[in-house]
Amino acid sequence: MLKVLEHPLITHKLTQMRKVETKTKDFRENLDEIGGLMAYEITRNLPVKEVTIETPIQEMKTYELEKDIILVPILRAGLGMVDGISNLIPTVKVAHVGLYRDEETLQPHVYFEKYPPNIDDAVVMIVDPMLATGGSASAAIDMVKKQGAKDIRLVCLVGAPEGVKVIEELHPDVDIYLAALDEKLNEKGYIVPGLGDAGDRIFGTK
Ligand SMILES: O=c1ccn([C@@H]2O[C@H](COP(=O)(O)O)[C@@H](O)[C@H]2O)c(=O)[nH]1
Ligand SMILES: O=P(O)(O)OP(=O)(O)O
Ligand SMILES: [Mg+2]
Repeated sequence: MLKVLEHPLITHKLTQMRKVETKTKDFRENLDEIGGLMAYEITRNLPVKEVTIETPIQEMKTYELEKDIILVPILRAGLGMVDGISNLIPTVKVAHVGLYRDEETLQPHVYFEKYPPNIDDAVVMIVDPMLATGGSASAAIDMVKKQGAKDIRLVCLVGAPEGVKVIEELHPDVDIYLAALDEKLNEKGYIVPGLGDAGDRIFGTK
């Protein structure tokens, strides 16, 4: 399932991020805020369990989140989405998957991975601002599946049709959430019109 979260606030903030003149501080702040806005929608169908509690007035039956929620940012750029999303989810745990994309072959290379326990029974949200060829996201999904993850959602800001197709073909069980679906990839594997290299813009490395 592909869901493009169209909302005027998300679109406005993404427009600020896309502008070439937007500097690191504003880029990060907008990314953080979009993460928070997207979190509301992507958590809409989280499983809940019935619990009995005492209010100051009387006992009542109500609901709490049933499962652990594990955020998996794809380093580096995915780190920019962690605070905005985790601020909204009280019990979130954070795994890390380090991947860089070879500039020539566009193939992803793994350099780090660390997971909390019980990933097999958790709702796993993989986050990366950019879904380009789909190689990085697909590798990250393979990695969490190897750890036993079953309920997996992929949350990106900007996606290319090429990347969406790859995930839909290789991982039809994974729901994809985007803030925008752009036109295409260019010859260097960058999303067009996109916003450039998200990692470099977040961390000021170019
Ligand atoms: O326009 C772009 C395209 C890609 N990135 C970075 O690359 C990976 C995703 O690329 P895949 O080809 O889908 O593996 C992503 O982690 C971004 O960090 C980018 O920043 N901008
Ligand atoms: O996917 P990359 O190579 O652009 O990695 P980073 O997010 O570290 O810029
Ligand atoms: Mg990068």
